[in-house]
Order: sequence, then C-alpha cells, then structure tokens
Amino acid sequence: MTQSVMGSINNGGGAIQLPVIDVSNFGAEVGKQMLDAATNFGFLYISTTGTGFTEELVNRHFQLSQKLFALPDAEKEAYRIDHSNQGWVGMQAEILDPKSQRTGDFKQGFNMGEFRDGKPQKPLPSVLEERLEDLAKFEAKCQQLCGRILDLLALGLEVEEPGFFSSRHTQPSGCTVRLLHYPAIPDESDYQPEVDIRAGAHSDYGSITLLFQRPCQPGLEIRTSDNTWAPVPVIPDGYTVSTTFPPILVNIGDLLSYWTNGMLKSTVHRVVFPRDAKRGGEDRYSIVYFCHPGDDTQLVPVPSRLVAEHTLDEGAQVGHGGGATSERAITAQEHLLNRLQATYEFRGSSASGGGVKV
Ligand SMILES: O=C(O)CCC(=O)C(=O)O
Ligand SMILES: [Fe+2]
Repeated sequence: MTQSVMGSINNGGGAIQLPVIDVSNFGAEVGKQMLDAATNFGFLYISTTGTGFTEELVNRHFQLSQKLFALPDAEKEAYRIDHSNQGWVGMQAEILDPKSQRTGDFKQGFNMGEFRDGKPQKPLPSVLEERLEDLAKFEAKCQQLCGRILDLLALGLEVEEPGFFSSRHTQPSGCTVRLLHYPAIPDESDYQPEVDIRAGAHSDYGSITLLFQRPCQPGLEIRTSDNTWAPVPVIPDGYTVSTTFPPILVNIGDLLSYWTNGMLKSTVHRVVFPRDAKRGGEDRYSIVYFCHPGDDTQLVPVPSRLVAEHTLDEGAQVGHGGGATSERAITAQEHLLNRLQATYEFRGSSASGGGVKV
C-alpha cells in the first residue's frame, strides 16, 4: 500500500505534504514514486511497514538516548568528538550555518561511526556499551533500509546496473548513527526566538539520511525551491499506520546529488523551536542515520539515460556547490573531509573541542 503519493508544497510557508512510500512493494512503480519524491522535494516518508523496524526497537533507542544525554556533561566529556567525527558534541558546540548564526545550535549530539562485525570503532559510554546488541541491530536495519531505498532509486533512474548505488556502500565509510537532544530553553537563557535555532540550515553530506522522530516533537523545516521554509509534520495528514510510531523521514544527501548531476536534490533543512511555544517549547529528541558509500567511491555520474538527459537549471548548484560532472570526480571521503574541514576552519584553534557534522 502506498499512501498519498502525490505530495505538494504550500508556498505560503505552510506545512509541506510529502509522499509516503511503502518499501515492502519492491518494483518499478515504487521506484518511480521514490524518484519523483527525490527529484521534486529531496524528502519523503517511508511507512514503517516492511522496514524491519519495530516500535519497540525505536522506543528503546530513544530511551537510551534520553539516558545518555541526562548524564552529567563531565561524564560525556570523556567521549568528546574528535577528528574521527565520532563521540559527543556538547550544547551549542556545533554551528551548522556559521554564516547566519550568532550562537551554536541549541542541541547536543552523540555520533557513533559504522559498526564492523557488530562492533563500534570507538569506546562508548557504559549506558550505550551495555546495549551494544541493540545498537548493532538498529544500525544494521538502517543499512538494510538504505540499501533498499538506493535500489529503488536506481530502478526509478533506470540505471544500467541495478545495484549501482547499494553495491558501492562498502566499508570503511562515513556511515554514522547520531543521537540528538534539543532541550527546552530555560527561562534565564539569552535565547532570541527570532534568530536562534536548534539546528542551522544545512544539507547532509552522505548519500541518504534516515530521520526517526517522536510524535508531538516537531521542528524540522525544509527550504523550498522558492526560498521559503516549510515545516515538515512528524506524522503527515492521512497517515493511518500508527499515531505513536511515526514514519521514517528520508532525505537525499550531497552525494546522490553529485551522482545524478543534481537531478536528485540534496535539500537544505533546519530545526526550529516550536513557533507557538512561550519560550523554547518542549525537549525534542531525534535519531539520524547518515548513510555513506565506501570512502574510495568516485562520484561520477551514474550510467542512466535519465541522468544523461538531465540538464541543470541556470545557476543551480549540485550537492553542496560545485559538481562532480563539471570537475575532477572527487571521492566520498574527500567530500566528507572537505565539509568537515569547513567546520574546523570556522572553529579555528578550538577545532578539537568543536562539534562537527556528517
Ligand atoms: O533532528 C532533526 O530533526 C534533524 C537533524 C539534522 O538535520 C541533522 O543532524 O543533519
Ligand atoms: Fe540534516
């Protein structure tokens, strides 16, 4: 079953109605629906049916995240993020949109890099270490779902090699599970609702991103083609699968944009405080999976008639500016390092203490 596959943008700054896709139906028709959503919006929902995720597994992850972020900062400090891009990012340590923000993002995060044979690559705080099996299971399911989405996109794009994208998602890679906590703003803070933000405007650096959200904790907005911000509801209108287990939000990252010469959109998004809240509103928790191809993957255009026929609009950018088709093809790792480097440069000498972003 596929729900409300049409999708539409309300350009008056109203909520955006994105398509909901059920990936349990694998085939050309779903591939085309996925491609349409990725081309028009760069964002879509995946119904939890047929994803392999259960409400219990996702709930346990959010409980774990709450437990982790409730620890005193001094304890999390021992796991502070470093150049491996793994570990804890403290409150306001990351600035996703340095050009526009006056202070850091009102959030804290914890990045876990890819698991190899069920094992993380860096030591984890004991609250996480105690639940390694669950963490590995969650990460593996994220990978599987991303593989299916990538295969459907390849089908939609009529790529000559059907597993083109998924087969390039090898290890080592920049794949990351990121736990996020956006606290409510305490009354005594100097936060200014007109300028301060939970996560500044950015596009994601990988191939695709999965976002798990909690009912009643909205805040994500995407930038539409006419430069307005459209809120994305956690549970879209007409979604009948569950009121307690939201669909998984998927967005296209920079690498798929390069791979398709901008045909798929790596859409800019941000997280804002609830507009109707008196101050900072309630806490928000989210879990993000950033999917990346193997480090050595060259970002050359995929062999697809549709991509070859695609021409960029005047002045349009591919990925995060530039474009693999117009310059020397860069690798997935080079792209990731470039984007992390930009953050380090901004932080200058405090780089080792700053938060970075996949
Ligand atoms: O927390 C969210 O809803 C989105 C976070 C996000 O866009 C990111 O971390 O890249
Ligand atoms: Fe993002």
